[in-house]
Amino acid sequence: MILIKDAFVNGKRQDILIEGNKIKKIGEVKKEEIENAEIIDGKNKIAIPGLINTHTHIPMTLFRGVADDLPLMEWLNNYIWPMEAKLNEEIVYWGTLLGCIEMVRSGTTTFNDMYFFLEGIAKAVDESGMRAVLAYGMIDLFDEEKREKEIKNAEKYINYINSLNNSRIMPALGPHAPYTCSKELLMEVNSLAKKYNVPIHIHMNETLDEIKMVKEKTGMEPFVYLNSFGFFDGVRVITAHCVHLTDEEIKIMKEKNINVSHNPISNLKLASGIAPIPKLLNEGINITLGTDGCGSNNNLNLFEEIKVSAILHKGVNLNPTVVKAETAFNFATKNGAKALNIKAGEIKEGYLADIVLINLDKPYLYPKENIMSHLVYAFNGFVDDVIIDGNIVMRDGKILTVDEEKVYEKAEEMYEILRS
Ligand SMILES: O=c1[nH]cnc2c1ncn2[C@@H]1O[C@H](CO)[C@@H](O)[C@H]1O
Ligand SMILES: [Zn+2]
Repeated sequence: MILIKDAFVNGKRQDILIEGNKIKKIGEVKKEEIENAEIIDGKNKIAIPGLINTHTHIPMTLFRGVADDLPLMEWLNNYIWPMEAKLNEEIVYWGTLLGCIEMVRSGTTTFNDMYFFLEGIAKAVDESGMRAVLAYGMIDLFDEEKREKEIKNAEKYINYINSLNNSRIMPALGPHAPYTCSKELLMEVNSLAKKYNVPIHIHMNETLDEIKMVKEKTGMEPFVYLNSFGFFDGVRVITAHCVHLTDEEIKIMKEKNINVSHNPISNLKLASGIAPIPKLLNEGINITLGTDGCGSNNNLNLFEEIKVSAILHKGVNLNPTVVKAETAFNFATKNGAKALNIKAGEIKEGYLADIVLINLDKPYLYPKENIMSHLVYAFNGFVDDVIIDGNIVMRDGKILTVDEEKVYEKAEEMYEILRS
């Protein structure tokens, strides 16, 4: 049991009692209700639900800063893909641990990932104590032999993740995008998603170039094309980016209950564009937030996405009322939980105990009122305590699950292999 005593939670001072991996009670907890509970003094702290990052390529922490100021296709073809050819389970393991440390330190408790070498990723996630949905990133480049290999791999990894029997680590399918995956592969992904009851995580409509490629090949916009062969039917889908969309595509997204992972910083940095978030919100489409990988962000601090998503659309629409503070905060919490189908993203009785505490004694959090506003517009993301699945992962700024110094040392060593 863990008791967070007297924290500022859901608008007032209350206790939070955690039993097992769930929130047992919120309110006043009496002495008789706790046996041997570990007590965290929350007096000067606020408690928020752990943030949920819905689009990452977590081992890409090791690609931070290696290829800046480039457009997507050049970035992928000339820099990222050649370096990724050198990856192995060990490199990916250390890169993932580095990413987990960064996410925990900035208040993220769950991430939705798409990458390769999932055994290394899963091992690191398990050790770090984080919660993650892991998809094997499939790319067949319209080649039949590659397609068969990718499908085999995807199935192998779903079975592998399931065999871990760890409720914090869930499998998904990650076809990279309609410009790198054949129709046959995408159709197979839809059937596998139904067969294994796992979600699909895919890049959609990130750049004008890629949309042009899809249109030249198929005569249709990407969402229209995928919808034409039932890709969205009977499955839960999280689409990353969704920057350039036609009205017809938005209609499909609404009809098919698509979950959008909005990645404003990656989209700005790669000069991909700005997603029409207010328009999607008006249609009632579920908007969540993602950082994307550290090759295009270049960090995993989701508080930056919260702030950028709250201010960017005001500026673009010349309207300060689109994406209000709480709306942006919900993108990173409640909405993310909905997209990933986990009982988290809110501090509520019966919900998963994924809780972040922030010490209010920080210059940028004074005066101590209007906390929601501070979290969105003033905070820099350095949190103090992190509880995931009922376990204390960070306490007073110290990570308890991994040896940080060792990870930093290894990250440098792995980077040397990648750049050589
Ligand atoms: O923003 C992006 N758009 C397209 N591909 C990306 C982006 N960021 C990373 N990757 C690439 O996606 C694959 C994982 O399945 C990796 O090759 C990764 O480099
Ligand atoms: Zn991506």
